[in-house]
Amino acid sequence: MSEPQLTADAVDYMTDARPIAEGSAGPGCAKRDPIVVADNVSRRFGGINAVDVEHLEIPRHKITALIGPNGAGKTTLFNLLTGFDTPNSGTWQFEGTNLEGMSSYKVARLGMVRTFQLTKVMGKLTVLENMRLGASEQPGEKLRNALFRGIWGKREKDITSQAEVLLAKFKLDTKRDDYAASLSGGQRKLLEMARALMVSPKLVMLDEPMAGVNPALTQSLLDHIKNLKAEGMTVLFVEHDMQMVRHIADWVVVMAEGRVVAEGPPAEVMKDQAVIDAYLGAHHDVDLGAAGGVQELEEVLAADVESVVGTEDAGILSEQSVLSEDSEVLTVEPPDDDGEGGGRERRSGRRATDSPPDAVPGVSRDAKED
Ligand SMILES: Nc1ncnc2c1ncn2[C@@H]1O[C@H](COP(=O)(O)OP(=O)(O)OP(=O)(O)O)[C@@H](O)[C@H]1O
Repeated sequence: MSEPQLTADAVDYMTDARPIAEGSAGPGCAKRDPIVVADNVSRRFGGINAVDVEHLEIPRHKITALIGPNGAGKTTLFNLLTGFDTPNSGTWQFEGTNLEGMSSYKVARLGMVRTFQLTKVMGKLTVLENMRLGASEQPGEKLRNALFRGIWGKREKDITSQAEVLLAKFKLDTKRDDYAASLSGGQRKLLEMARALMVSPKLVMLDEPMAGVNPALTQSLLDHIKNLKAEGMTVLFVEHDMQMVRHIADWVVVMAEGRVVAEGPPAEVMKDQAVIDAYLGAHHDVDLGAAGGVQELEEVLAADVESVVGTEDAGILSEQSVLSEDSEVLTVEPPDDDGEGGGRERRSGRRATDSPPDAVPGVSRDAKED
C-alpha cells in the first residue's frame, strides 16, 4: 500500500466551510451530509437510562467530538453503534445501511471502526501481528483462498506491507517485532489507531484517544486525528479535555444522562447553558467558550471543596488543572501483560501536593504512560 497523498479533494475536507447543519444547530439537528443517522436508540441498565438518544446525525468528513460528564452514556452509545452492545430500542444507519443486529466485525468491514477507552491491543502478540489482525480479509479465512496458495500468499504480502506503511506513519516501525505488552500507554493508543486503519475505514470512532497519553505523544496523536480527516475519513471521538475539543473538533455533540442535550460548533456549544449545567452544576457564571474561561473555571472549582468537576474523575479540565486538597483521585490499573486485563478502577484520597507527576487531571481514565 502506498502512502496516501493529499489530493485536491482531501484539501477541501480541511477547508470546507459549508455549514454542517442543514438548519440551525441544536440537539438532533439534521446535517447537510450525514454518515450515521440514529433514531430512538436506548439502552437501560437496571433502572438507569444509560442511552436515550432520540435522533442523532454524524456529519461526514468532519471531526465530531462527543462530550459529556462521566456516566453521560458516551461509551455505551459507541458500543451500541458499533455492535458491541445491543440496544433496548432503536435503529441506526451507516451510509444508508441499517446496522441493527449487525455484529461488530461486520460493522468494521463496512468501514466503521472504533478504538477503546482501555486499549485492546494483544500484549502477547507482536506489534506487526496486532496490525495483521486488523486486516479485513485474513488469508485462509475463505476456503477458496486456502485452496489457491497464490492468492493466499499475495494477500499475506499485501496485508504485511499495508501494516508496515501504517506502522511507519505512526512511528511504530522500529517496534514492529516487539511484543505489544512492551509498549507504553501512548504507543498502545497509536497502535490501536493504526490497527483500526487496516480496514481503510470511512468512519473512525475514538474513545478517549488522549487518556493516559504522555504529553510528548499528545501532539502526535492530535496530528494523526487531523490527518484522518485530511485523508477523507470521518472522525467521531469521545474526549474530556475541552482544550483538545476546541482545537480539533468541527462539531460537538453533548450528552448528559443518556440524552443529547446540545450540538453545534465548539465555541458555541461551550457557551450553551445546557452544557454548562451538565458540567458545572452550580457554576453557571463561567463561559467555557471564552478565552480564559477554562482557566477561570479551574480556579473556581479548585477553590470549591465540594466540587468533583475539578478533579480528574470528572475530567473536564486540562492537564494544567490544580487538584483541590483532599480531592479523590481515580486511577486505573494498567492492563495485564497480555494487554487485555487490568483497567480496574481504584479510588484513593490523595492530596494535590502528594500527586506523582503522572497523576495529572484528565489522564486518569486509562492506563498511565509507562
Ligand atoms: N455494563 C454496564 N452495566 C451496568 N451499568 C452500566 C454498564 N455500562 C455502563 N453503565 C452505566 O451506564 C451509564 C453510562 O455509562 P457510560 O460508560 O456509557 O458513560 P460515559 O459517558 O462513557 O462515561 P465516562 O466519561 O466516565 O466514560 C453510567 O451510569 C454507567 O454506570
